[in-house]
Amino acid sequence: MLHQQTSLFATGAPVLGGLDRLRRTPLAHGAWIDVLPGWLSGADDLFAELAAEVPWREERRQMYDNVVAVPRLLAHYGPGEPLPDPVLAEARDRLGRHYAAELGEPFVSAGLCYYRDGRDSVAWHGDRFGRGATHDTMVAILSLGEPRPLLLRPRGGGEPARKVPLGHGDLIVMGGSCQRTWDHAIPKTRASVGGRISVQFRPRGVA
Ligand SMILES: O=C(O)CCC(=O)C(=O)O
Ligand SMILES: [Fe+2]
Repeated sequence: MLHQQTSLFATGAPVLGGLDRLRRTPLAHGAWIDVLPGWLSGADDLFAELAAEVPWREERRQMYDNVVAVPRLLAHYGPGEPLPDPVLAEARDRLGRHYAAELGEPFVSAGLCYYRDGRDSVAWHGDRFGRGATHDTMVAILSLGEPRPLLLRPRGGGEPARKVPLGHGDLIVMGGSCQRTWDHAIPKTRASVGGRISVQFRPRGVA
């Protein structure tokens, strides 16, 4: 057994830890976040594999008269679509089991975002294209690669933004009313940072 584990680590197989160390922080208006640093370890090869092999595409958005490229690369895996690495399916399923009672449904989709350097970012938004606009739900994010902070602020103002540092292998789950009463963002940075890949697991109809 010990020998097997040693060789697993030697080949760089990623390993998910338990979810019992998740810590919840209640936010205003019925929102909360659960955070677990270092959920996935041994993920260096996984990061390299995802960066190289996922069919990344540029996000383009209509802004007034122009179509502009949103500065990050995306890939989306809908319900039933195989994920690019088995450990991501394991992560999704473990999260589903952990939150089964509270969420009442499984996580079924995975959105991947690749922030190539500090110029890539996502502006303030909530995941409100789907049911998150009207219902309490959860969005779970596994962060890989270079550390970048996730900022959160209440939509109605009245509170300073919160800054959650997300490093290699860290997990954050946004829950309760977070998508409709709070916004989140990954800000640009002038610091010279390498790539970061965010994997977001969502239930059916949340986008
Ligand atoms: O990069 C992240 O972890 C956040 C991504 C995000 O908020 C989104 O794609 O909706
Ligand atoms: Fe989001």
